[in-house]
Amino acid sequence: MTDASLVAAPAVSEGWALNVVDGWTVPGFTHVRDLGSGSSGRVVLAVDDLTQTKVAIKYLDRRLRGDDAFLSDFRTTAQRLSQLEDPNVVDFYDFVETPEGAAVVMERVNGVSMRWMLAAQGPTGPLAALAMLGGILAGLAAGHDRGVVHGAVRPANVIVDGAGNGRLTDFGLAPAASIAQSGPAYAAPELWNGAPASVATDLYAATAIFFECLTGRPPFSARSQSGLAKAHREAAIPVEEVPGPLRDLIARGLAKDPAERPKTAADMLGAVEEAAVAAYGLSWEAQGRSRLTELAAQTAERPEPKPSRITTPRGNPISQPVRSSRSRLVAALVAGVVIIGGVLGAAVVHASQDEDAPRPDPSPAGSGSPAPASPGATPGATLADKVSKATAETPGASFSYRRSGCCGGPAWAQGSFRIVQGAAPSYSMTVSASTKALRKRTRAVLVGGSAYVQAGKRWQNASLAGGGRGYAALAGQVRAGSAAGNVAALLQATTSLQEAGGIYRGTVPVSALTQSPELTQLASAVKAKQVQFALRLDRNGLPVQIRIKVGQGGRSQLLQTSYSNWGKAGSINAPQ
Ligand SMILES: Nc1ncnc2c1ncn2[C@@H]1O[C@H](COP(=O)(O)OP(=O)(O)OP(=O)(O)O)[C@@H](O)[C@H]1O
Repeated sequence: MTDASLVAAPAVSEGWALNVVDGWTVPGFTHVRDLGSGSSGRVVLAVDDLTQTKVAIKYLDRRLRGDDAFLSDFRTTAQRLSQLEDPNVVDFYDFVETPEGAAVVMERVNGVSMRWMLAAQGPTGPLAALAMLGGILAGLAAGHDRGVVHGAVRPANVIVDGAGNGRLTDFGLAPAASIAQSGPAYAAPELWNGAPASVATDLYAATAIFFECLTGRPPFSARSQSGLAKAHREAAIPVEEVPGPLRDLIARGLAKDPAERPKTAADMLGAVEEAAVAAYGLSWEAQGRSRLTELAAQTAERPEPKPSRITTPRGNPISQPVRSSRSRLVAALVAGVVIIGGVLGAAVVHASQDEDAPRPDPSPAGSGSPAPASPGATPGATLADKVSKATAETPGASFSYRRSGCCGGPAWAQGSFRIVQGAAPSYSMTVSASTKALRKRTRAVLVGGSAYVQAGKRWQNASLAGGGRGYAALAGQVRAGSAAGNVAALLQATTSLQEAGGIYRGTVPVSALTQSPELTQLASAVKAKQVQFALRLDRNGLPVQIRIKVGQGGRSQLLQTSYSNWGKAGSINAPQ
Protein backbone atom coordinates (compact mmCIF):
# COMPACT_ATOMS: atom_id res chain seq x y z
CA MET A 1 0.00 0.00 0.00
CA THR A 2 1.27 3.46 -0.75
CA ASP A 3 1.21 6.45 1.48
CA ALA A 4 0.81 8.79 -1.44
CA SER A 5 -2.65 10.25 -1.25
CA LEU A 6 -3.97 10.23 -4.77
CA VAL A 7 -7.68 10.52 -4.34
CA ALA A 8 -9.21 13.19 -2.17
CA ALA A 9 -12.30 12.37 -0.11
CA PRO A 10 -15.57 13.71 -1.51
CA ALA A 11 -18.00 15.87 0.42
CA VAL A 12 -19.46 14.26 3.51
CA SER A 13 -23.03 14.06 2.21
CA GLU A 14 -21.85 11.98 -0.75
CA GLY A 15 -19.70 9.89 1.50
CA TRP A 16 -22.43 8.77 3.84
CA ALA A 17 -24.82 7.70 1.12
CA LEU A 18 -23.71 4.10 1.53
CA ASN A 19 -23.93 3.80 5.27
CA VAL A 20 -26.74 1.35 4.69
CA VAL A 21 -26.00 -1.50 2.30
CA ASP A 22 -29.05 -3.68 1.89
CA GLY A 23 -29.66 -3.01 5.58
CA TRP A 24 -26.56 -4.96 6.68
CA THR A 25 -23.02 -3.89 7.38
CA VAL A 26 -19.96 -5.90 8.38
CA PRO A 27 -19.75 -5.73 12.18
CA GLY A 28 -16.71 -4.07 13.69
CA PHE A 29 -16.21 -1.50 10.91
CA THR A 30 -17.42 2.08 10.61
CA HIS A 31 -18.27 3.19 7.10
CA VAL A 32 -16.61 6.35 5.88
CA ARG A 33 -17.73 6.76 2.28
CA ASP A 34 -18.80 5.06 -0.89
CA LEU A 35 -15.95 4.13 -3.24
CA GLY A 36 -18.20 2.99 -6.08
CA SER A 37 -19.99 -0.02 -7.41
CA GLY A 38 -19.50 -2.50 -10.20
CA SER A 39 -20.85 -5.75 -11.53
CA SER A 40 -20.22 -7.73 -8.36
CA GLY A 41 -21.32 -5.28 -5.71
CA ARG A 42 -20.61 -1.97 -4.09
CA VAL A 43 -17.43 -0.93 -2.40
CA VAL A 44 -17.26 1.17 0.76
CA LEU A 45 -14.29 2.79 2.46
CA ALA A 46 -14.45 1.83 6.13
CA VAL A 47 -12.37 1.95 9.29
CA ASP A 48 -11.69 -1.13 11.39
CA ASP A 49 -12.99 -0.15 14.84
CA LEU A 50 -10.32 -2.22 16.50
CA THR A 51 -7.20 -1.19 14.64
CA GLN A 52 -8.30 2.08 12.99
CA THR A 53 -6.98 0.68 9.71
CA LYS A 54 -8.75 1.91 6.60
CA VAL A 55 -10.18 -0.93 4.56
CA ALA A 56 -12.33 -1.34 1.47
CA ILE A 57 -15.40 -3.52 1.94
CA LYS A 58 -17.07 -5.00 -1.11
CA TYR A 59 -20.68 -5.92 -0.38
CA LEU A 60 -21.58 -8.70 -2.79
CA ASP A 61 -24.75 -8.12 -4.75
CA ARG A 62 -27.81 -10.37 -4.42
CA ARG A 63 -27.00 -12.23 -7.62
CA LEU A 64 -23.67 -13.47 -6.25
CA ARG A 65 -25.06 -14.07 -2.77
CA GLY A 66 -27.76 -16.25 -4.24
CA ASP A 67 -25.37 -18.29 -6.40
CA ASP A 68 -24.56 -21.38 -4.32
CA ALA A 69 -21.94 -22.71 -6.75
CA PHE A 70 -20.15 -19.36 -6.73
CA LEU A 71 -20.27 -19.11 -2.92
CA SER A 72 -18.95 -22.59 -2.44
CA ASP A 73 -16.01 -21.90 -4.81
CA PHE A 74 -15.38 -18.52 -3.29
CA ARG A 75 -15.10 -19.93 0.25
CA THR A 76 -12.12 -22.00 -0.92
CA THR A 77 -10.75 -19.07 -2.89
CA ALA A 78 -11.05 -16.82 0.18
CA GLN A 79 -9.00 -19.26 2.26
CA ARG A 80 -6.25 -19.20 -0.34
CA LEU A 81 -6.42 -15.44 -0.84
CA SER A 82 -6.04 -14.79 2.85
CA GLN A 83 -2.64 -16.52 2.58
CA LEU A 84 -1.57 -14.57 -0.46
CA GLU A 85 0.79 -11.69 0.08
CA ASP A 86 2.04 -9.92 -3.01
CA PRO A 87 2.83 -6.30 -3.90
CA ASN A 88 0.72 -6.63 -7.07
CA VAL A 89 -2.37 -8.02 -5.39
CA VAL A 90 -4.72 -6.03 -3.17
CA ASP A 91 -4.48 -7.69 0.26
CA PHE A 92 -7.47 -9.83 1.08
CA TYR A 93 -8.42 -9.66 4.77
CA ASP A 94 -11.67 -11.52 5.22
CA PHE A 95 -14.78 -12.97 3.63
CA VAL A 96 -17.72 -12.32 5.92
CA GLU A 97 -20.90 -14.32 5.31
CA THR A 98 -24.04 -14.05 7.37
CA PRO A 99 -27.71 -14.75 6.55
CA GLU A 100 -28.11 -10.98 5.96
CA GLY A 101 -25.27 -10.46 3.52
CA ALA A 102 -21.79 -11.30 2.31
CA ALA A 103 -18.78 -9.05 1.94
CA VAL A 104 -15.10 -9.09 1.19
CA VAL A 105 -12.91 -6.99 3.49
CA MET A 106 -9.69 -5.96 1.77
CA GLU A 107 -6.86 -3.51 1.83
CA ARG A 108 -7.87 -0.05 0.77
CA VAL A 109 -5.59 1.08 -2.05
CA ASN A 110 -5.29 4.79 -2.54
CA GLY A 111 -5.13 4.93 -6.31
CA VAL A 112 -7.06 4.99 -9.55
CA SER A 113 -8.34 2.08 -11.55
CA MET A 114 -6.85 1.35 -14.97
CA ARG A 115 -10.36 1.84 -16.36
CA TRP A 116 -10.40 5.38 -14.99
CA MET A 117 -6.84 6.04 -16.19
CA LEU A 118 -7.53 4.82 -19.74
CA ALA A 119 -10.76 6.82 -19.94
CA ALA A 120 -9.05 9.99 -18.68
CA GLN A 121 -5.67 9.71 -20.43
CA GLY A 122 -6.01 7.37 -23.39
CA PRO A 123 -2.93 5.31 -24.37
CA THR A 124 -0.22 5.22 -21.72
CA GLY A 125 2.82 4.85 -23.97
CA PRO A 126 4.84 1.63 -24.30
CA LEU A 127 6.96 1.89 -21.14
CA ALA A 128 3.99 2.43 -18.83
CA ALA A 129 2.07 -0.27 -20.72
CA LEU A 130 4.92 -2.73 -20.17
CA ALA A 131 5.19 -1.82 -16.48
CA MET A 132 1.45 -2.29 -16.16
CA LEU A 133 1.57 -5.69 -17.86
CA GLY A 134 4.54 -6.72 -15.71
CA GLY A 135 2.59 -5.82 -12.54
CA ILE A 136 -0.54 -7.68 -13.64
CA LEU A 137 1.49 -10.77 -14.55
CA ALA A 138 3.38 -10.73 -11.25
CA GLY A 139 0.05 -10.52 -9.37
CA LEU A 140 -1.45 -13.29 -11.50
CA ALA A 141 1.60 -15.50 -10.95
CA ALA A 142 1.18 -15.11 -7.18
CA GLY A 143 -2.52 -16.06 -7.38
CA HIS A 144 -1.95 -18.94 -9.80
CA ASP A 145 0.79 -20.32 -7.55
CA ARG A 146 -1.83 -20.58 -4.82
CA GLY A 147 -4.29 -22.26 -7.17
CA VAL A 148 -6.48 -19.18 -7.66
CA VAL A 149 -7.43 -18.10 -11.16
CA HIS A 150 -8.52 -14.47 -11.33
CA GLY A 151 -11.33 -14.87 -13.83
CA ALA A 152 -12.12 -11.16 -14.22
CA VAL A 153 -8.92 -9.48 -15.38
CA ARG A 154 -10.06 -6.17 -16.81
CA PRO A 155 -9.01 -2.53 -16.35
CA ALA A 156 -11.61 -1.92 -13.61
CA ASN A 157 -9.89 -4.59 -11.51
CA VAL A 158 -6.40 -3.13 -11.69
CA ILE A 159 -5.75 -0.25 -9.30
CA VAL A 160 -2.64 1.86 -9.88
CA ASP A 161 -1.30 3.20 -6.60
CA GLY A 162 0.76 6.32 -5.95
CA ALA A 163 4.01 4.45 -6.60
CA GLY A 164 2.90 3.41 -10.10
CA ASN A 165 2.27 -0.15 -8.96
CA GLY A 166 -0.59 -2.05 -10.64
CA ARG A 167 -2.58 -3.97 -7.99
CA LEU A 168 -5.06 -6.69 -8.91
CA THR A 169 -8.36 -6.80 -7.09
CA ASP A 170 -11.46 -9.06 -7.28
CA PHE A 171 -9.56 -12.36 -7.57
CA GLY A 172 -12.09 -15.16 -8.00
CA LEU A 173 -15.10 -12.86 -7.80
CA ALA A 174 -16.62 -13.69 -11.19
CA PRO A 175 -19.36 -16.30 -11.23
CA ALA A 176 -18.43 -19.06 -13.70
CA ALA A 177 -21.61 -18.63 -15.72
CA SER A 178 -21.03 -15.00 -16.72
CA ILE A 179 -17.29 -14.59 -17.07
CA ALA A 180 -17.27 -13.80 -20.80
CA GLN A 181 -20.26 -11.44 -20.54
CA SER A 182 -18.95 -9.48 -17.56
CA GLY A 183 -15.72 -8.47 -19.28
CA PRO A 184 -16.41 -9.10 -22.97
CA ALA A 185 -13.60 -6.97 -24.38
CA TYR A 186 -11.05 -9.05 -22.46
CA ALA A 187 -12.64 -12.52 -22.67
CA ALA A 188 -10.66 -15.27 -24.41
CA PRO A 189 -12.30 -17.24 -27.24
CA GLU A 190 -12.69 -20.40 -25.14
CA LEU A 191 -14.67 -18.50 -22.49
CA TRP A 192 -17.21 -17.65 -25.18
CA ASN A 193 -17.42 -21.37 -25.92
CA GLY A 194 -18.31 -22.09 -22.29
CA ALA A 195 -14.87 -23.13 -21.01
CA PRO A 196 -14.06 -22.18 -17.41
CA ALA A 197 -11.67 -19.39 -16.51
CA SER A 198 -8.06 -20.59 -16.43
CA VAL A 199 -4.46 -19.43 -16.32
CA ALA A 200 -4.68 -19.10 -20.13
CA THR A 201 -7.82 -16.89 -20.03
CA ASP A 202 -6.19 -14.67 -17.39
CA LEU A 203 -3.13 -14.26 -19.66
CA TYR A 204 -5.34 -13.44 -22.66
CA ALA A 205 -7.16 -10.76 -20.63
CA ALA A 206 -3.86 -9.30 -19.35
CA THR A 207 -2.65 -9.06 -22.95
CA ALA A 208 -5.88 -7.38 -24.04
CA ILE A 209 -5.35 -4.72 -21.34
CA PHE A 210 -1.75 -4.31 -22.53
CA PHE A 211 -3.05 -3.76 -26.05
CA GLU A 212 -5.50 -1.15 -24.74
CA CYS A 213 -2.70 0.64 -22.85
CA LEU A 214 -0.72 0.79 -26.09
CA THR A 215 -3.50 1.82 -28.45
CA GLY A 216 -6.26 3.30 -26.29
CA ARG A 217 -8.76 0.55 -27.06
CA PRO A 218 -9.12 -3.20 -26.60
CA PRO A 219 -8.09 -5.46 -29.50
CA PHE A 220 -11.54 -6.39 -30.83
CA SER A 221 -14.82 -4.56 -31.23
CA ALA A 222 -18.31 -5.35 -32.48
CA ARG A 223 -21.85 -4.07 -32.29
CA SER A 224 -23.18 -7.01 -30.31
CA GLN A 225 -21.99 -9.62 -27.85
CA SER A 226 -22.20 -12.32 -30.51
CA GLY A 227 -20.19 -10.16 -32.92
CA LEU A 228 -17.57 -9.62 -30.24
CA ALA A 229 -17.44 -13.34 -29.46
CA LYS A 230 -16.86 -14.01 -33.15
CA ALA A 231 -14.09 -11.42 -33.31
CA HIS A 232 -12.29 -13.01 -30.33
CA ARG A 233 -12.67 -16.42 -31.95
CA GLU A 234 -11.84 -15.55 -35.55
CA ALA A 235 -10.59 -12.02 -36.25
CA ALA A 236 -6.91 -11.52 -37.02
CA ILE A 237 -4.93 -10.21 -34.04
CA PRO A 238 -4.25 -6.51 -34.80
CA VAL A 239 -0.54 -6.73 -34.04
CA GLU A 240 0.34 -4.05 -36.58
CA GLU A 241 -1.24 -1.44 -34.30
CA VAL A 242 1.48 -1.81 -31.64
CA PRO A 243 5.21 -1.01 -31.78
CA GLY A 244 7.24 -3.69 -33.60
CA PRO A 245 9.24 -5.01 -30.60
CA LEU A 246 5.99 -5.67 -28.69
CA ARG A 247 4.10 -7.51 -31.44
CA ASP A 248 5.23 -10.95 -30.44
CA LEU A 249 3.97 -10.43 -26.87
CA ILE A 250 0.56 -9.45 -28.24
CA ALA A 251 0.46 -12.31 -30.76
CA ARG A 252 1.30 -14.93 -28.14
CA GLY A 253 -0.90 -13.55 -25.38
CA LEU A 254 -3.93 -13.21 -27.67
CA ALA A 255 -3.45 -16.55 -29.45
CA LYS A 256 -6.86 -18.06 -30.23
CA ASP A 257 -5.69 -21.47 -29.07
CA PRO A 258 -4.94 -21.38 -25.33
CA ALA A 259 -2.19 -23.96 -25.88
CA GLU A 260 -0.29 -21.38 -27.95
CA ARG A 261 -0.27 -18.77 -25.19
CA PRO A 262 2.57 -18.69 -22.64
CA LYS A 263 2.15 -21.58 -20.21
CA THR A 264 2.33 -19.52 -17.04
CA ALA A 265 2.20 -15.90 -15.92
CA ALA A 266 5.83 -16.26 -14.81
CA ASP A 267 6.82 -17.45 -18.33
CA MET A 268 5.08 -14.49 -19.86
CA LEU A 269 6.70 -12.12 -17.37
CA GLY A 270 10.07 -13.47 -18.54
CA ALA A 271 9.12 -12.74 -22.16
CA VAL A 272 7.99 -9.21 -21.21
CA GLU A 273 11.28 -8.53 -19.45
CA GLU A 274 13.25 -9.79 -22.45
CA ALA A 275 11.29 -7.76 -25.00
CA ALA A 276 11.35 -4.64 -22.84
CA VAL A 277 15.10 -4.74 -22.18
CA ALA A 278 15.82 -5.37 -25.88
CA ALA A 279 13.61 -2.48 -26.99
CA TYR A 280 13.99 0.12 -24.23
CA GLY A 281 17.05 -0.81 -22.15
CA LEU A 282 17.52 -1.93 -18.57
CA SER A 283 15.71 1.01 -17.01
CA TRP A 284 12.42 0.26 -18.78
CA GLU A 285 10.60 -0.71 -15.60
CA ALA A 286 11.70 2.29 -13.53
CA GLN A 287 10.73 4.60 -16.39
CA GLY A 288 7.43 2.82 -16.95
CA ARG A 289 6.46 3.01 -13.31
CA SER A 290 7.40 6.61 -13.04
CA ARG A 291 5.15 7.35 -16.04
CA LEU A 292 2.34 5.39 -14.39
CA THR A 293 2.80 7.42 -11.22
CA GLU A 294 2.42 10.63 -13.24
CA LEU A 295 -0.59 9.31 -15.11
CA ALA A 296 -2.26 8.14 -11.89
CA ALA A 297 -1.81 11.56 -10.28
CA GLN A 298 -3.23 13.32 -13.35
CA THR A 299 -6.11 10.86 -13.55
CA ALA A 300 -7.09 11.43 -9.91
CA GLU A 301 -7.84 15.04 -10.82
CA ARG A 302 -10.33 14.02 -13.48
CA PRO A 303 -13.84 12.72 -12.76
CA GLU A 304 -14.13 8.94 -12.53
CA PRO A 305 -16.25 7.57 -15.38
CA LYS A 306 -19.63 6.10 -14.46
CA PRO A 307 -19.20 2.40 -13.81
CA SER A 308 -22.46 0.95 -15.06
CA ARG A 309 -21.97 0.61 -18.81
CA ILE A 310 -20.20 -2.39 -20.21
CA THR A 311 -19.42 -1.45 -23.78
CA THR A 312 -17.83 -2.92 -26.82
CA PRO A 313 -14.37 -1.56 -27.48
CA ARG A 314 -15.53 1.16 -29.81
CA GLY A 315 -18.18 2.37 -27.47
CA ASN A 316 -21.28 0.36 -28.35
CA PRO A 317 -23.27 -0.69 -25.34
CA ILE A 318 -23.80 -4.44 -25.34
CA SER A 319 -25.00 -5.11 -21.87
CA GLN A 320 -25.73 -2.83 -19.03
CA PRO A 321 -26.54 -3.59 -15.44
CA VAL A 322 -29.39 -1.07 -15.53
CA ARG A 323 -30.50 0.64 -12.37
CA SER A 324 -34.23 1.11 -12.64
CA SER A 325 -35.80 4.47 -11.90
CA ARG A 326 -37.32 2.79 -8.87
CA SER A 327 -33.94 1.74 -7.57
CA ARG A 328 -32.61 5.23 -8.22
CA LEU A 329 -35.51 6.60 -6.20
CA VAL A 330 -34.80 4.16 -3.40
CA ALA A 331 -31.14 5.12 -3.52
CA ALA A 332 -32.09 8.79 -3.26
CA LEU A 333 -34.34 8.08 -0.29
CA VAL A 334 -31.67 5.98 1.37
CA ALA A 335 -29.19 8.78 0.81
CA GLY A 336 -31.59 11.21 2.47
CA VAL A 337 -31.99 8.98 5.49
CA VAL A 338 -28.35 8.15 5.93
CA ILE A 339 -27.12 11.72 5.77
CA ILE A 340 -28.79 12.02 9.17
CA GLY A 341 -27.16 8.74 10.21
CA GLY A 342 -23.94 10.11 8.78
CA VAL A 343 -23.78 12.87 11.36
CA LEU A 344 -23.89 10.25 14.10
CA GLY A 345 -21.48 8.07 12.17
CA ALA A 346 -19.11 10.99 11.73
CA ALA A 347 -19.02 11.40 15.48
CA VAL A 348 -18.16 7.73 15.82
CA VAL A 349 -15.29 8.00 13.35
CA HIS A 350 -14.05 11.14 15.01
CA ALA A 351 -14.08 9.55 18.43
CA SER A 352 -12.42 6.39 17.21
CA GLN A 353 -9.66 8.34 15.49
CA ASP A 354 -8.85 10.05 18.75
CA GLU A 355 -6.28 7.53 19.90
CA ASP A 356 -6.31 8.65 23.52
CA ALA A 357 -10.05 8.61 23.86
CA PRO A 358 -11.20 5.82 26.16
CA ARG A 359 -12.84 3.05 24.15
CA PRO A 360 -16.44 2.36 25.07
CA ASP A 361 -16.87 -0.84 27.00
CA PRO A 362 -18.72 -3.20 24.68
CA SER A 363 -22.01 -4.05 26.34
CA PRO A 364 -24.74 -6.55 25.56
CA ALA A 365 -26.90 -3.64 24.54
CA GLY A 366 -24.61 -2.98 21.58
CA SER A 367 -24.97 -4.45 18.12
CA GLY A 368 -23.15 -7.63 19.05
CA SER A 369 -23.87 -10.09 21.79
CA PRO A 370 -21.61 -11.07 24.67
CA ALA A 371 -19.90 -14.41 24.34
CA PRO A 372 -21.15 -17.18 26.63
CA ALA A 373 -19.40 -17.33 30.00
CA SER A 374 -19.79 -19.46 33.04
CA PRO A 375 -20.40 -17.65 36.34
CA GLY A 376 -17.17 -16.43 37.92
CA ALA A 377 -15.12 -17.10 34.78
CA THR A 378 -13.75 -14.49 32.38
CA PRO A 379 -16.05 -13.78 29.41
CA GLY A 380 -13.81 -15.79 27.10
CA ALA A 381 -13.08 -18.75 29.38
CA THR A 382 -15.46 -21.20 27.68
CA LEU A 383 -14.14 -20.32 24.25
CA ALA A 384 -10.56 -20.45 25.48
CA ASP A 385 -11.18 -24.02 26.66
CA LYS A 386 -12.71 -24.92 23.31
CA VAL A 387 -9.72 -23.46 21.42
CA SER A 388 -7.17 -25.14 23.72
CA LYS A 389 -8.87 -28.51 23.30
CA ALA A 390 -9.23 -28.17 19.52
CA THR A 391 -5.63 -27.09 18.95
CA ALA A 392 -4.24 -29.73 21.35
CA GLU A 393 -5.99 -32.44 19.35
CA THR A 394 -4.68 -31.14 16.02
CA PRO A 395 -1.04 -31.51 14.99
CA GLY A 396 -0.65 -28.14 13.29
CA ALA A 397 -1.68 -25.90 10.40
CA SER A 398 -0.54 -23.64 7.59
CA PHE A 399 -0.28 -19.99 8.47
CA SER A 400 0.26 -16.58 6.96
CA TYR A 401 1.48 -13.78 9.20
CA ARG A 402 1.98 -10.06 8.84
CA ARG A 403 3.25 -7.60 11.39
CA SER A 404 2.84 -3.89 10.82
CA GLY A 405 2.98 -0.66 12.78
CA CYS A 406 5.70 0.97 14.76
CA CYS A 407 8.94 -0.35 16.12
CA GLY A 408 10.69 -2.47 13.56
CA GLY A 409 8.47 -1.99 10.53
CA PRO A 410 6.45 -4.56 8.62
CA ALA A 411 7.33 -8.24 8.45
CA TRP A 412 5.75 -11.15 6.58
CA ALA A 413 5.87 -14.90 6.87
CA GLN A 414 4.04 -17.93 5.66
CA GLY A 415 4.49 -21.63 6.08
CA SER A 416 3.33 -24.30 8.46
CA PHE A 417 3.74 -25.22 12.10
CA ARG A 418 3.36 -28.29 14.21
CA ILE A 419 2.11 -28.11 17.76
CA VAL A 420 4.40 -29.78 20.27
CA GLN A 421 2.71 -30.42 23.59
CA GLY A 422 4.49 -28.71 26.45
CA ALA A 423 7.04 -26.99 24.19
CA ALA A 424 7.28 -24.23 21.62
CA PRO A 425 5.69 -25.28 18.29
CA SER A 426 8.07 -26.14 15.44
CA TYR A 427 7.78 -23.93 12.37
CA SER A 428 8.83 -24.04 8.74
CA MET A 429 8.38 -20.70 7.01
CA THR A 430 9.40 -18.21 4.39
CA VAL A 431 10.05 -14.94 6.11
CA SER A 432 11.02 -11.37 5.27
CA ALA A 433 10.84 -7.89 6.72
CA SER A 434 10.96 -4.39 5.37
CA THR A 435 14.42 -3.56 6.67
CA LYS A 436 17.19 -3.56 4.10
CA ALA A 437 19.05 -6.43 5.74
CA LEU A 438 16.01 -8.74 5.96
CA ARG A 439 14.12 -7.85 2.79
CA LYS A 440 15.02 -10.95 0.83
CA ARG A 441 12.59 -13.82 1.36
CA THR A 442 14.36 -16.59 3.24
CA ARG A 443 13.42 -20.04 4.47
CA ALA A 444 13.63 -20.63 8.19
CA VAL A 445 12.92 -23.64 10.37
CA LEU A 446 12.43 -23.38 14.13
CA VAL A 447 12.80 -26.41 16.33
CA GLY A 448 12.90 -25.90 20.09
CA GLY A 449 15.33 -23.12 20.96
CA SER A 450 17.13 -23.20 17.59
CA ALA A 451 16.50 -21.45 14.32
CA TYR A 452 17.83 -22.77 11.01
CA VAL A 453 18.08 -20.17 8.28
CA GLN A 454 18.78 -20.97 4.66
CA ALA A 455 21.77 -19.14 3.17
CA GLY A 456 22.15 -20.16 -0.47
CA LYS A 457 22.20 -23.96 -0.53
CA ARG A 458 23.24 -24.27 3.10
CA TRP A 459 21.42 -23.93 6.39
CA GLN A 460 22.84 -21.91 9.24
CA ASN A 461 21.98 -22.79 12.78
CA ALA A 462 21.41 -20.01 15.33
CA SER A 463 20.33 -20.13 18.93
CA LEU A 464 17.21 -18.19 19.81
CA ALA A 465 18.43 -17.58 23.34
CA GLY A 466 18.36 -13.87 23.99
CA GLY A 467 16.23 -13.25 20.91
CA GLY A 468 18.82 -14.28 18.29
CA ARG A 469 19.85 -11.98 15.42
CA GLY A 470 18.82 -11.25 11.83
CA TYR A 471 16.48 -13.71 10.14
CA ALA A 472 16.68 -16.07 13.11
CA ALA A 473 15.34 -13.36 15.42
CA LEU A 474 12.67 -12.47 12.90
CA ALA A 475 11.53 -16.10 12.61
CA GLY A 476 11.43 -16.29 16.42
CA GLN A 477 9.21 -13.19 16.51
CA VAL A 478 6.92 -14.74 13.92
CA ARG A 479 6.57 -17.88 16.03
CA ALA A 480 5.80 -15.77 19.09
CA GLY A 481 3.31 -13.53 17.30
CA SER A 482 1.42 -16.25 15.47
CA ALA A 483 1.39 -19.00 18.11
CA ALA A 484 -2.03 -20.60 18.33
CA GLY A 485 -1.49 -20.64 22.10
CA ASN A 486 -1.86 -16.84 22.07
CA VAL A 487 -5.44 -17.23 20.91
CA ALA A 488 -6.50 -19.24 23.96
CA ALA A 489 -4.39 -17.03 26.24
CA LEU A 490 -6.09 -13.87 24.97
CA LEU A 491 -9.55 -15.37 25.33
CA GLN A 492 -8.75 -16.64 28.81
CA ALA A 493 -7.63 -13.20 30.00
CA THR A 494 -10.10 -10.97 28.18
CA THR A 495 -12.09 -8.57 30.33
CA SER A 496 -14.62 -7.77 27.61
CA LEU A 497 -15.70 -9.94 24.73
CA GLN A 498 -18.29 -9.33 22.05
CA GLU A 499 -19.34 -11.49 19.15
CA ALA A 500 -20.88 -10.17 15.96
CA GLY A 501 -21.03 -11.81 12.57
CA GLY A 502 -18.84 -14.67 13.78
CA ILE A 503 -16.03 -12.31 14.86
CA TYR A 504 -15.03 -12.12 18.52
CA ARG A 505 -13.52 -8.86 19.70
CA GLY A 506 -11.92 -8.50 23.08
CA THR A 507 -9.69 -6.35 25.25
CA VAL A 508 -7.08 -7.80 27.58
CA PRO A 509 -5.11 -5.94 30.26
CA VAL A 510 -1.43 -6.69 29.76
CA SER A 511 -1.15 -7.49 33.49
CA ALA A 512 -3.49 -10.48 32.92
CA LEU A 513 -1.45 -11.89 30.02
CA THR A 514 0.67 -14.19 32.14
CA GLN A 515 0.27 -17.14 29.77
CA SER A 516 1.69 -15.27 26.82
CA PRO A 517 5.16 -13.97 27.66
CA GLU A 518 5.81 -12.96 24.02
CA LEU A 519 2.85 -10.61 23.93
CA THR A 520 3.72 -9.27 27.37
CA GLN A 521 7.22 -8.51 26.13
CA LEU A 522 5.90 -6.80 23.01
CA ALA A 523 3.46 -4.78 25.09
CA SER A 524 6.19 -3.59 27.43
CA ALA A 525 8.34 -2.61 24.42
CA VAL A 526 5.59 -0.27 23.20
CA LYS A 527 4.51 0.65 26.75
CA ALA A 528 1.00 -0.73 26.21
CA LYS A 529 -1.33 -1.41 29.09
CA GLN A 530 -3.81 -3.39 27.08
CA VAL A 531 -4.06 -5.60 24.02
CA GLN A 532 -7.06 -5.74 21.69
CA PHE A 533 -7.94 -8.58 19.38
CA ALA A 534 -10.43 -9.63 16.73
CA LEU A 535 -10.78 -13.36 16.19
CA ARG A 536 -12.57 -15.69 13.83
CA LEU A 537 -12.87 -19.36 14.77
CA ASP A 538 -14.20 -22.25 12.74
CA ARG A 539 -17.04 -24.29 14.13
CA ASN A 540 -14.65 -26.64 15.91
CA GLY A 541 -12.94 -23.81 17.73
CA LEU A 542 -9.84 -23.78 15.54
CA PRO A 543 -8.55 -20.27 14.73
CA VAL A 544 -9.12 -19.05 11.17
CA GLN A 545 -7.83 -15.54 11.57
CA ILE A 546 -6.69 -13.28 14.40
CA ARG A 547 -5.64 -9.65 14.51
CA ILE A 548 -3.91 -8.49 17.67
CA LYS A 549 -3.30 -4.83 18.32
CA VAL A 550 -0.71 -3.99 20.94
CA GLY A 551 -0.45 -0.36 22.04
CA GLN A 552 -2.15 2.79 20.88
CA GLY A 553 -1.62 5.45 18.24
CA GLY A 554 1.82 5.84 16.69
CA ARG A 555 3.31 3.33 19.10
CA SER A 556 1.19 0.36 18.20
CA GLN A 557 1.86 -2.93 16.49
CA LEU A 558 -0.62 -5.02 14.59
CA LEU A 559 -0.09 -8.77 14.30
CA GLN A 560 -2.33 -10.54 11.80
CA THR A 561 -2.33 -14.30 11.30
CA SER A 562 -4.51 -16.50 9.08
CA TYR A 563 -4.61 -20.25 9.69
CA SER A 564 -5.70 -22.99 7.31
CA ASN A 565 -5.33 -26.72 6.71
CA TRP A 566 -5.57 -27.57 10.40
CA GLY A 567 -4.51 -31.14 11.00
CA LYS A 568 -2.50 -31.42 7.80
CA ALA A 569 0.93 -30.24 9.00
CA GLY A 570 3.64 -32.89 8.61
CA SER A 571 6.57 -33.27 10.97
CA ILE A 572 9.05 -30.42 11.05
CA ASN A 573 12.64 -31.42 11.75
CA ALA A 574 15.92 -29.57 11.90
CA PRO A 575 17.48 -29.46 8.40
CA GLN A 576 20.59 -31.61 7.94
N1 LIG B 1 -9.44 -2.24 -2.48
C1 LIG B 1 -9.86 -1.09 -2.99
N2 LIG B 1 -9.31 0.07 -2.60
C2 LIG B 1 -9.73 1.24 -3.12
N3 LIG B 1 -10.71 1.35 -4.05
C3 LIG B 1 -11.29 0.23 -4.48
C4 LIG B 1 -10.91 -1.05 -3.98
N4 LIG B 1 -11.67 -1.98 -4.59
C5 LIG B 1 -12.48 -1.33 -5.44
N5 LIG B 1 -12.26 0.00 -5.36
C6 LIG B 1 -12.94 1.04 -6.12
O1 LIG B 1 -14.33 0.94 -5.86
C7 LIG B 1 -15.04 1.20 -7.05
C8 LIG B 1 -16.00 0.05 -7.31
O2 LIG B 1 -15.24 -1.12 -7.51
P1 LIG B 1 -15.87 -2.44 -8.10
O3 LIG B 1 -14.82 -3.49 -8.05
O4 LIG B 1 -17.16 -2.73 -7.42
O5 LIG B 1 -16.28 -2.03 -9.52
P2 LIG B 1 -15.50 -2.09 -10.83
O6 LIG B 1 -14.16 -2.73 -10.57
O7 LIG B 1 -15.55 -0.74 -11.41
O8 LIG B 1 -16.37 -3.04 -11.71
P3 LIG B 1 -16.46 -4.61 -11.74
O9 LIG B 1 -16.94 -5.11 -10.41
O10 LIG B 1 -17.44 -4.80 -12.80
O11 LIG B 1 -15.09 -5.14 -12.07
C9 LIG B 1 -14.03 1.42 -8.16
O12 LIG B 1 -13.83 2.80 -8.31
C10 LIG B 1 -12.80 0.77 -7.61
O13 LIG B 1 -11.62 1.36 -8.13
